[in-house]
Amino acid sequence: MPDGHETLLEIEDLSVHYRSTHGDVAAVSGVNLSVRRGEILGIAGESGSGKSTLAVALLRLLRPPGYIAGGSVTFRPKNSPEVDLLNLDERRLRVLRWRSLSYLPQGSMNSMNPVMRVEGQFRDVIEEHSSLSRSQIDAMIPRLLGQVGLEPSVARMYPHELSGGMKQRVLMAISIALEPDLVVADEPTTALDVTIQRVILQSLADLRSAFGVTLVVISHDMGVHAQLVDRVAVMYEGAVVEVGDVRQVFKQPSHEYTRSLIDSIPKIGPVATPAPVGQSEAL
Ligand SMILES: Nc1ncnc2c1ncn2[C@@H]1O[C@H](COP(=O)(O)OP(=O)(O)OP(=O)(O)O)[C@@H](O)[C@H]1O
Repeated sequence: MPDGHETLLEIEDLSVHYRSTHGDVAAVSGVNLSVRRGEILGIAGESGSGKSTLAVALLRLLRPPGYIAGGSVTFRPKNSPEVDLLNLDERRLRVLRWRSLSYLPQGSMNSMNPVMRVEGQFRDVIEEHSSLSRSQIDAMIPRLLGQVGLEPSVARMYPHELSGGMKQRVLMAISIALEPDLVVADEPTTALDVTIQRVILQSLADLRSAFGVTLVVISHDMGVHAQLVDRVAVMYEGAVVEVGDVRQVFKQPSHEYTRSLIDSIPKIGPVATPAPVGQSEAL
């Protein structure tokens, strides 16, 4: 790469529309965006700006009435040739899911199977997408839980015994179980209280340091981006209006809309932007 960064995912001229009785609505319009291997890229923008539509489209999880109106998404997983995700057949896509591409949808905490212990939820995903044996999987679970700051005993618990923050951390541990190249997390801290949000952000930062996983983190909250990401892309009415190093974007936003998002972060005392989460902050 000319700029010294390896591109893991390249979104080119991506447009996504929703069909409606009043005509088609453009939710994503001509988006160009690269995700560099090993980085944490934030996608910011207010509700309705197209963040989730962009995520589900590039992960090939878009459902009708949504459809891809144009563009390409080139993905370069480790140890395999590059693919255009938008043209990949279902069989090859299935091979990539969890092993190369993981997704934590918005509100996923509420979609855990309520009658299955945490260990069962790990087994379900890992057995389906790898050739690991039951005993190999069971041996992995305590280590994966530890990676997100949870005790091994959590494996025997049911979702109703976990707090929202613990559920989110279990899902994060499952998402990296097969060491994917890319994890896309949609609003991973929304609906959690502020102290728990910081724990989740710390766990995400730790996953990147421990596994070198590339993260795309979608959040309407610029405070999340200030604390976690390396670069941030700002979406407005379906378009990416600005992308850059997060410190630079906060210091000198080039778009008025970005400035209004930054100004909407609640300020406590004289501190204008939250401090980044550390590598191994005590929680
Ligand atoms: N199933 C759907 N049918 C029709 N229009 C949709 C559908 N889903 C989303 N949209 C429209 O697409 C646009 C982008 O929505 P999207 O959910 O991607 O935004 P967002 O930035 O992720 O917001 P939020 O965080 O609130 O989900 C909005 O105008 C929305 O109304």
